[in-house]
Amino acid sequence: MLLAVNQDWQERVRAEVLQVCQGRIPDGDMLNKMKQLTMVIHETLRLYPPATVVSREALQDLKFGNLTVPKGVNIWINMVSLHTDAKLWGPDAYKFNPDRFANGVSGACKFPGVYMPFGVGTRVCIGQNFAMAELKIILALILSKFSFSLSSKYIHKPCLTLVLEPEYGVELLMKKL
Ligand code: HEM
Repeated sequence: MLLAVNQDWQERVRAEVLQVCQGRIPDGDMLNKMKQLTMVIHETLRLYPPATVVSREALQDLKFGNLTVPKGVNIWINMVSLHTDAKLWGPDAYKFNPDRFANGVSGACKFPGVYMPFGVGTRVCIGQNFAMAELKIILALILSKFSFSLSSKYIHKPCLTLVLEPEYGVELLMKKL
């Protein structure tokens, strides 16, 4: 959806994919070279993290500044708020701007630890590298064969079920290149 709306980025990532892959199916080396595509995926997972919260149980009484968290309490960390806080990301926090990730997560955010689409710490998502590889392969294959724009039927309504998803789907107008 974001690439359909942001045609400049669609063209930028397509140019990278065509240059890196030269018509071949992407392999591991090629995926590592796709910097623009990685930036787009990071920015998408920032704005629309599929898992919107991570939770942790306090195994002992804790103190964060003035806040006391008793043992046994479940702490829900709201990822969407952390990912869109203008104090951390700048005034364009709600804008789709993959360039913010040009120097990685540490270049994009004042406190890089708050960017956590795959969670954080010892229970971080075990499938994150696999998920990133899948996303890059799927997007690279689509971008190399099609251009696409958003259908006028699209209604923007991100909706939280088990994961964050578009309530009415995302209808795209695809054009073979
Ligand atoms: C874009 C795709 C994905 C997102 C956004 C995502 C996100 C997450 C998040 C936020 C957590 C919780 C981490 C935490 O509490 O710190 C998690 C855990 C987990 N994910 Fe993913 N995930 C994705 C794809 C996958 C895939 C493809 C697999 C398996 C092939 C996978 C397997 C797991 C497992 C097993 C855990 C539990 C890890 C643990 O508790 O030790 N995930 N994921």
